Amino acid sequence: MSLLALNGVSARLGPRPVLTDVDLTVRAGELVALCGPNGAGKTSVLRLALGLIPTMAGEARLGGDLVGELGPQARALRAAYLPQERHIAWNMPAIEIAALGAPFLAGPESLARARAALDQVHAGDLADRGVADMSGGERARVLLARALVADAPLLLADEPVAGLDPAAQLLVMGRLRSYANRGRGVLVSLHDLTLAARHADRIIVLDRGRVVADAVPSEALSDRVLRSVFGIAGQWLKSEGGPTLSILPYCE
Ligand SMILES: Nc1ncnc2c1ncn2[C@@H]1O[C@H](COP(=O)(O)OP(=O)(O)OP(=O)(O)O)[C@@H](O)[C@H]1O
Repeated sequence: MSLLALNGVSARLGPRPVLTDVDLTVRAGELVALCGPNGAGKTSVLRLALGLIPTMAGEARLGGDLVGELGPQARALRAAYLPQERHIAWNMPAIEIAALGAPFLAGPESLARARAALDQVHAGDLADRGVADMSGGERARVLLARALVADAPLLLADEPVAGLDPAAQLLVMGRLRSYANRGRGVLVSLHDLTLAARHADRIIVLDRGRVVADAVPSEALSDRVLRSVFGIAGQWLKSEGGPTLSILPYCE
């Protein structure tokens, strides 16, 4: 059974169609990257998967059930969400923010899990600091910890590496990889195609609300897709860790 399945899904935001006939699945053990230019519909896919945007056609299933028929708590138990927006209204200590990921656990247990998750993203030393007094990258790691604390079968992460330094980007991708390796599923939107190519089992490419590729990285990011969707050229290089994508400027 898929942790997430969108079948022929279309959606609108206001007057604008944002997704058209989207098919997509995420299974246990998979790290799937969602790539596409600005405005392609990546955030809309993640929000629709959580029932935050209604489907106009097709169906969205979370853990086998129609998402629209699940209450908020049932959705939260099936999927954790790391939104692109990193605003936190209250200046609470990082450990308390991270613990919010597991409101269903007793206080000491959720704090213990929060501490472990902060350690996992190398933010243990930030545990007692207010999140408003942190850099953007530090806060991003605290919010990732909050999503990891939920330990849901599926993790939906929207641009989790934006604004992070290179080592932190690799750390975050490594954590997402481990999460999937523990039999969970991860759907992560990424602009960095090289990172997506290196870490994802599959890449789904969206263009103007439609899926134009869904395959292993070297097939999904073909010359044609790189040029026609992203307006760039790339070269797949052989390396010890498998094929590596090198992005080149594309001149017509
Ligand atoms: N609240 C809204 N009302 C109307 N249209 C919206 C709204 N939010 C987003 N859109 C439009 O929906 C389309 C898809 O947006 P979405 O945020 O899903 O794209 P994205 O691929 O995540 O983009 P980015 O890479 O820039 O974050 C865009 O054309 C955008 O202008």
